Amino acid sequence: MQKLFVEGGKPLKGSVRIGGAKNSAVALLPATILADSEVVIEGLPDISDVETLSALLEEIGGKVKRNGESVHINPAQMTAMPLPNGKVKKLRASYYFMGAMLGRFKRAVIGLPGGCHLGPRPIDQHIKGFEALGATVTNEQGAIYLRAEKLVGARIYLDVVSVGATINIMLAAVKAEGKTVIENAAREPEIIDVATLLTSMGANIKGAGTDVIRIEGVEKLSGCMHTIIPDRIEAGTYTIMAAAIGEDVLIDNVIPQHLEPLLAKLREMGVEIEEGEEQLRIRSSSHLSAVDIKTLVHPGFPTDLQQPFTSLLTKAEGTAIVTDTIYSARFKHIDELRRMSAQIKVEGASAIVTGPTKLQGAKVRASDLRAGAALIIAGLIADGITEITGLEHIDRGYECLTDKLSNLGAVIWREEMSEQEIEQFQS
Ligand SMILES: CC(=O)N[C@H]1[C@@H](OP(=O)(O)OP(=O)(O)OC[C@H]2O[C@@H](n3ccc(=O)[nH]c3=O)[C@H](O)[C@@H]2O)O[C@H](CO)[C@@H](O)[C@@H]1O
Ligand SMILES: C=C(OP(=O)(O)O)C(=O)O
Repeated sequence: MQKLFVEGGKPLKGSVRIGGAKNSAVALLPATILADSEVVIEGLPDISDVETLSALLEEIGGKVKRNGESVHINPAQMTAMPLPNGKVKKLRASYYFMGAMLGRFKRAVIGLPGGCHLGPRPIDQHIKGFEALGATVTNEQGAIYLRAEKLVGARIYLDVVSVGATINIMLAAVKAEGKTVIENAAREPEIIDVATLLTSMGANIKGAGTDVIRIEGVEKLSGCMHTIIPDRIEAGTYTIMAAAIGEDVLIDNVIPQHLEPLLAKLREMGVEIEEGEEQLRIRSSSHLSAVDIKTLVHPGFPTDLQQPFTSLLTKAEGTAIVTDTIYSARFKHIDELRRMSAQIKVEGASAIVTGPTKLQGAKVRASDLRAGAALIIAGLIADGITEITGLEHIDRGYECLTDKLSNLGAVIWREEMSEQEIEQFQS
């Protein structure tokens, strides 16, 4: 087990290349279950969520071969092997095995998913969708059992806009008989990416990226080649780092339109941003103004960037209100930022940040993936050295983070934890 050290105050300069989108990757891999021959996905990020999902695909009989950024998955020999325990509990996205296995085998047993603890993460809308398509769904001792004689297309209205439910229902519906309509669907770029893969496999999907998705079921889905979209949250994280302490940073392999709500807020704060076709150039400003943010469903400000953005706000002049309407308890990073001298209080679903404050390096713990990103940003701007534990969360979603930041001029390194430290960490 390792910990991370960041020595603050070193300006970032140079360029950083963004990897494939984690939140696409974690759905694309389970989607391959639906094909009858090899699927090749190009550009998958080198993160532990991808490793875990690849291992789960192997557990059910898939052949997975990784050649650098390209992953070959042969699903031909997969079976409806029950996955009630084990790796499925390590991440949230294992729930996509429900939709994909139900779509292919008409049955699945999947343990309730893990993932970041952001408050309750119900899956009632996923289940509502599976049931509408004809499945019987039961929860038996912490695992979800799904069975169907056959799946028949249906009209499904989502009571809450959910990325996970939208994708899971698409996965279950692409091979159902007849037409499925998902209303009040989520519109995230990752949903379009999954629909693009499924379409290349032979599915008939219209409207992905809007709030009504229409799917005409097909009998057979085949192998294909797909290139994943760049990770807008990784890109957003480096953009915020550059806004916090960047002399001149080029973010490469990004779709700037995916980051509009973030870029608009950064410009309001006084950050200089140039947008290219696939690049962003960021220069920080010595004076940043406080701005309020409210996370919303896409295309609003993404909840995944709320935590990193909060660290930046400690540098801004004035009072900022950060409200998370998607996960109202996504504030575990705040106590840790306070340890670093940030002036932040949490009231209900909002954090109120008063700045500017000169952060001080401290020993802190990442409670979840984006909390980890928030603490690294805090460490980059703080005086002295920040020591961060809980790297297993960060490694779920940021590839080669220390290398990428070192290349930009940050002083950042990892060290093994002693046995005593591991004991303390786990107690
Ligand atoms: C809309 C939104 O911003 N979604 C984000 C959310 O997706 P994630 O897939 O985690 O969450 P969903 O989009 O599925 O859920 C959005 C909201 O709906 C609720 N919900 C969801 C499913 C369900 O069956 N019942 C239910 O009540 C959730 O608790 C949450 O409050 O976190 C991901 C990882 O952090 C981000 O990549 C997504 O962009
Ligand atoms: C919370 C996240 O991941 P997950 O939903 O996979 O836990 C995230 O990507 O910010």
